[in-house]
Amino acid sequence: MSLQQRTTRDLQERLATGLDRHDELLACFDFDGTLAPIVDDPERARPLPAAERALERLDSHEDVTTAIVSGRALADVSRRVDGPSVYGGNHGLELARDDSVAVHPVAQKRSRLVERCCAVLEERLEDVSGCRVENKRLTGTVHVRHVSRELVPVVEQETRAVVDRIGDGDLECSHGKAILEFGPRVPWTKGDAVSLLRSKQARDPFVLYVGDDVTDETVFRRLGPNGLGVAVGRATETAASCQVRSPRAVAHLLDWLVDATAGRFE
Ligand SMILES: O=P(O)(O)OC[C@H]1O[C@H](O[C@H]2O[C@H](CO)[C@@H](O)[C@H](O)[C@H]2O)[C@H](O)[C@@H](O)[C@@H]1O
Repeated sequence: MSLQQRTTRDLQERLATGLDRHDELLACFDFDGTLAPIVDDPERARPLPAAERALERLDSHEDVTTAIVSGRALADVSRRVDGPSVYGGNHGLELARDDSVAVHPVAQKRSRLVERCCAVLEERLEDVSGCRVENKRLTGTVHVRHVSRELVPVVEQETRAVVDRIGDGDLECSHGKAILEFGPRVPWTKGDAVSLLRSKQARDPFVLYVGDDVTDETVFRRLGPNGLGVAVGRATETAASCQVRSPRAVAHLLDWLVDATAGRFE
């Protein structure tokens, strides 16, 4: 049996145990690199159709709540994928659930600073071939996937200088996959967003979180014994307890979950 098969079986066993012990499931997913394969152009990222279909079916179970918690802006991620009942954008700084949207109040106030940084960086980095600035209002992203290797440190230095000057301590930078991001310096992460969702469930749910990037680690670290973290990809350092190889494997996991939850919790 290959390691991958063993890992998949172990993951399914752990999930089945979690489902047996709880009356509800809160299943949360990151978007890029998890439901949608990583692509060169962020505008072209799409969820795998199989994943989207399974997500919709999973969410239709009355004791299952599904959520997407993404680094993208809420308006962006919610138009890219159908199915979940909750959407979190900007790494959880904005949350749409029960027909209302909650925005972190400090992030809201600092969005002016973020927008100013984006405008300045768009101008300053205009001549750097392959560089792109994504203005997500509450946070900003500088994409360097297509920037030549020797220019990446220059882009990073420029970004940090602009964010430090305009933010004056109220903004901070972080890294992701071939991106540099900046946003409000606030103690609020994807981990806090998922904890909030968990606390809003009627009964203490079993929590599944699947993600592939640095910010997803903030969730893995907080899941505890009544949750299961699944890292996507081959990261060697992760707080997740299970790993799957790719978004295609996530789609398979979702299919398995649809079958595993059917007829349970009743
Ligand atoms: O939390 P996520 O849903 O994973 O969002 C993280 C960032 O995803 C996007 O960038 C990443 O995906 C792009 C498309 O595959 C890829 O080109 C880029 O290199 C990746 O970093 C998105 O554009 C960012 O705003 C999100 O923060």
